[in-house]
Amino acid sequence: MSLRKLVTKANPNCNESEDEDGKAKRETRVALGNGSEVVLIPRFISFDRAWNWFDYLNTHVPWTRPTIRVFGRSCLQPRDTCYVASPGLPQLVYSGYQPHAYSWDDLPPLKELLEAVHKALPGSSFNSLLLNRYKGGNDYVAWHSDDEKVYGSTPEIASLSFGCEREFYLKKKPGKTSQERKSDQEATSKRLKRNHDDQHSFMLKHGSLLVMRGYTQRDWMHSVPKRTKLEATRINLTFRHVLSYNGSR
Ligand SMILES: O=C(O)CCC(=O)C(=O)O
Ligand SMILES: [Fe+2]
Repeated sequence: MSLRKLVTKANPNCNESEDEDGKAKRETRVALGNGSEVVLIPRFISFDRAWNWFDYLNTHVPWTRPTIRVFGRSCLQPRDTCYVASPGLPQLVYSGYQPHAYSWDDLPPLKELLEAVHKALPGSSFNSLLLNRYKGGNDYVAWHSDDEKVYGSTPEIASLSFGCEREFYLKKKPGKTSQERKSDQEATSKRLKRNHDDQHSFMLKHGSLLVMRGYTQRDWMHSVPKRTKLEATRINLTFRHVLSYNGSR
């Protein structure tokens, strides 16, 4: 472990922790306001080890491309998926689709990744994992929030990326209070640009870890948009904590 001190940039919304020589950035922390926060650790897993993980996941995960329902219509989900969960948890249902829950014992090496993520995020206790595979730039995830009831009101979600880097967008949901709604409407009708604090983008590199926490799922949406001309595959793992039936941890 290097003894070089971490220094923090002055911007109060974006603490970019860097080595004191300003080179190897360890993590970027973005305070989204009102109790929402995102943290990005660009090199969570080293390059070579991350490729080993990519190969393992690409070949051993039982990927499926399910039919989901979006705005009342059935369509093929624009990416492959797989779901792993500890036994006895409430079922996950999203976009009218209930994925089969594989057990951690079906893919034992995943426990190693789970342990590494737990170690990096003290206090976390993930018990489920949603895996996505984007086979080129036509595959994407549309704007959404992971605000399913099973995750509770302030879920921490840890997202590991492997393979082709892709952009990850965050945008603030339209205001809920009448004052917020009014200023949103005024901005739209005057064709004003929305506040740039209402949108963020991150490049999710091979081996990176992105963490969303606090009220990020309640107040923000995220997406990984299509990228034409991109052919390489990306695999993403999101670790989540599903609450037990009685709502306790
Ligand atoms: O692929 C990603 O980075 C995000 C995936 C995601 O948002 C999800 O599975 O809910
Ligand atoms: Fe998501």
